[in-house]
Amino acid sequence: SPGFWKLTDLAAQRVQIADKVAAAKFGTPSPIDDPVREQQILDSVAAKAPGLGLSPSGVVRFFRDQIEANKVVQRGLYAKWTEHPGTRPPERPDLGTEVRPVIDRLNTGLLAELAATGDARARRSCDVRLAVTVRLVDARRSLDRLHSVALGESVRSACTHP
Ligand SMILES: O=C(O)C(=O)C[C@]1(C(=O)O)C=C[C@@H](O)C=C1
Repeated sequence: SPGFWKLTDLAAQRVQIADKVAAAKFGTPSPIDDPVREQQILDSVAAKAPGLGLSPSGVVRFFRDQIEANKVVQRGLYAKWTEHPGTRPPERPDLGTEVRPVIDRLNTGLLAELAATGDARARRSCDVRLAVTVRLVDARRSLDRLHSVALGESVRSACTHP
């Protein structure tokens, strides 16, 4: 469904960049969970919501799921890298200068797509259309099981109909 493609593809990019987040933190004292950064993201998107015709609470719920999905991938990669040291990333990207700016850009895009799809997300057809789009994006991006599960979880509250 073309209507949900961009939203879903941005969510897929966001779970894929979790690889770089995990690579930046693995083997350092920085924990996967950064509640301060999370709150900054949630405050920022909540503040922008009304201007885009979106409810702050719905936007916060959506981004909580984005962040939780990102952590699912990070934890999965930590487990893999711990068990199979040969699969550890050779480089450690810098979180602040290389990774978070990309996440910021994805967050901005996701917010714009939430606004663009507001009507479609309120329809009863949303669940089916979104599920189909998730499968298509999943295939197009050749997501593995870990990222595929995370993508599904990341968009679980995107539909707003009762
Ligand atoms: O920026 C980080 O440190 C991340 O791990 C990414 C992210 C996110 O999805 O935005 C996920 C977990 C952290 O608690 C904070 C933010």
